[in-house]
Amino acid sequence: MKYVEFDQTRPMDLVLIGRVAIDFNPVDYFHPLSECTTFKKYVGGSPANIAVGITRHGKKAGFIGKVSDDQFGEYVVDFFNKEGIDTSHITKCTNGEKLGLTFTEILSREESSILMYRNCIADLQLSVDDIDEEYIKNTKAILVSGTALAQSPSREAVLKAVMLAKKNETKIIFDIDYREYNWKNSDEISIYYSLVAREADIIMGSREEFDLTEKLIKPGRTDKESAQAWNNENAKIVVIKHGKKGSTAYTNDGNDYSIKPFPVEALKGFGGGDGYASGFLYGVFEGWDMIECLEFGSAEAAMMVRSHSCSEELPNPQEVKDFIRETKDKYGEMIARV
Ligand SMILES: Nc1ncnc2c1ncn2[C@@H]1O[C@H](COP(=O)(O)OP(=O)(O)O)[C@@H](O)[C@H]1O
Ligand SMILES: O=C(O)C[C@@H](O)[C@H](O)C(=O)COP(=O)(O)O
Repeated sequence: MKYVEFDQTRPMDLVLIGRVAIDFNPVDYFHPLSECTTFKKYVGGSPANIAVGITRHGKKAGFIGKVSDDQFGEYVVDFFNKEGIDTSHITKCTNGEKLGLTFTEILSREESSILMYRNCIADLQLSVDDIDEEYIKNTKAILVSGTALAQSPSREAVLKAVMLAKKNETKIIFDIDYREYNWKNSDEISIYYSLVAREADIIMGSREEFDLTEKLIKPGRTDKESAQAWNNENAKIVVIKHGKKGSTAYTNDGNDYSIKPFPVEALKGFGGGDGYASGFLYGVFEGWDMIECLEFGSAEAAMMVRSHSCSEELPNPQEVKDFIRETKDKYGEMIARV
């Protein structure tokens, strides 16, 4: 069933807007970051990871972003080019701004965290001049990653992209993506997140991220109340994630669908959301039933929390299908179904 009607005449499937950065994940994990001496470098940044994931599912993705004018900026653009992601709208900073660096700490399979170095950050230098209406007219959907709303001029660039998407009937996907390090106060979070959420066709986030969005609207909502409120705006689909407790999709026909996480031996607690978004949105683009979209996203998320990276190990559709089949063979057909 198609919950979102995409214009199939458009050459691009998804243009993602936000940060591309670099993850440094410890090779000598299960130690405090201060004791780690060896790291593996990966392309990172939530929207960048999703761009990789959706491209590996055969979709045509483009990216609107700002990178540093140095070897790290070249590294991430080269990686995107090798993945087949369109990089024609990724531009270099001209005042020495630097690519975001994320050092991750994997203390145990249950405890991990991310330490983001984002001073003088390149991605938040995205400006309204970087937003091209023709590029937005020629994609079925844009994906806005919430952190891009944290500061100007990126904030206004994102809002321009949302306005141009509405003007040209390009669908809007809002991955709320809260990263505390970038925000001055919670009022600004609620102001800007809710501005985009009101226009979005699909909203994905954790309960905490919906609470932050709804702070100045109506705090303390239940999942169902949140979903109904956003379904009453423009959202055809609202996905609320609860980490290891699973996730639920609420559709604007009043139905809801829940999925549990796939059992897996996790290596780290991060990376699940980007895998989830990649698999879930692939199903939505394919017009699958909601529970199939959720199962695919939940499976891909599980595959990513057991992986060392959040980008390089993103799977293709067959690998996700194999993982689902192997897990169901081992635990039973209904393993993830609620
Ligand atoms: N330990 C885990 N085992 C299996 N799946 C997991 C695990 N942790 C997270 N996931 C999956 O990843 C999804 C997204 O994780 P979550 O922490 O909610 O988002 P984010 O990674 O964006 O913060 C969850 O809904 C779940 O499906
Ligand atoms: O989002 C970032 O800038 C860091 C990511 O690259 C990192 O891999 C991560 O935290 C993944 O986010 P999640 O999938 O939402 O857990």
